[in-house]
Amino acid sequence: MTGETTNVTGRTAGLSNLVRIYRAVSGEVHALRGVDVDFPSGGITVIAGPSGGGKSTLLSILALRDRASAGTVTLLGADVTQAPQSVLKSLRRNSIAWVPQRPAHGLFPHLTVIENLLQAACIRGRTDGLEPTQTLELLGLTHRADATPGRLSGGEQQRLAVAAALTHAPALVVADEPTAELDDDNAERVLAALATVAAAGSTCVLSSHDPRALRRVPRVLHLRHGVLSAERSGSELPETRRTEAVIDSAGRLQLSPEALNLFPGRRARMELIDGKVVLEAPESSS
Ligand SMILES: Nc1ncnc2c1ncn2[C@@H]1O[C@H](COP(=O)(O)OP(=O)(O)OP(=O)(O)O)[C@@H](O)[C@H]1O
Repeated sequence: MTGETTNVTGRTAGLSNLVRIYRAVSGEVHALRGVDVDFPSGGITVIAGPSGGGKSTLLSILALRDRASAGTVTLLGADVTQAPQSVLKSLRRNSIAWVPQRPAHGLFPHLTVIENLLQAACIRGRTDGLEPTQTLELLGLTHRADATPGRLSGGEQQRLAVAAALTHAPALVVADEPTAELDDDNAERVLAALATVAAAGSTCVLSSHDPRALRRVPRVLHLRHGVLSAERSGSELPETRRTEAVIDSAGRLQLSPEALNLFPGRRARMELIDGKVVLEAPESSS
């Protein structure tokens, strides 16, 4: 690892009073409403929270792919909020690994898996990250080394995107839902790979509502309606309680009194995620 991954402040990146307002046809969307957070060097942070809470927006600004409407972004000890595009481009190339939500977007479709890794390192002119073969092993992709991304499953593409991010010892790894498409074994591989690069000095920030990531990563921050709530460690997360509920032929589900208390307005927003149904109170009634 290079000395770049640490700096005198002991933090790789920081966001201060960060605001992001999107201008949409229907009006303004306040996606981030004054977020303050530091990302210590060599740490892993999960940004959790409901859909639409602002996770992707925060990660995009942190990875210097989008600019804030107000507030300050600090990277490697420098204020980069107003940095010119050329500086941002250079930082993105040399210091940041970005793992997008749709991993195919960051891969070279005409190159094989191993060539993708070599190319990722070559573009950055860096060979101080993990060896490509080591990275493939870490992420369980050795047997797919000669396949092109189009021949990989969604989960394999996701792991390849993480592998490509790890080949050049970046100061900052920013990953949007990196375990979303993965079964338990492969989610564990990705989380273990991120832990390995963090142990070697890279700072990892990922968004997730995946309980597997929330349980494994010690630092979890919750982002809801663009506001970061109190920090909790993964081990402090409440136990997931499973109970059986009956669904009648019309699709009606009877909740326990305890669960019903979470829906004071008696309306719920429903999400289907990876074959699971998540119910939460809509914003107006929470
Ligand atoms: N380009 C855009 N233009 C207008 N509104 C946007 C844009 N991108 C995001 N938003 C809005 O900003 C808010 C935050 O969105 P964001 O994608 O950051 O949330 P998220 O927590 O990542 O959600 P998910 O978990 O569903 O990906 C949402 O209300 C979203 O509709």
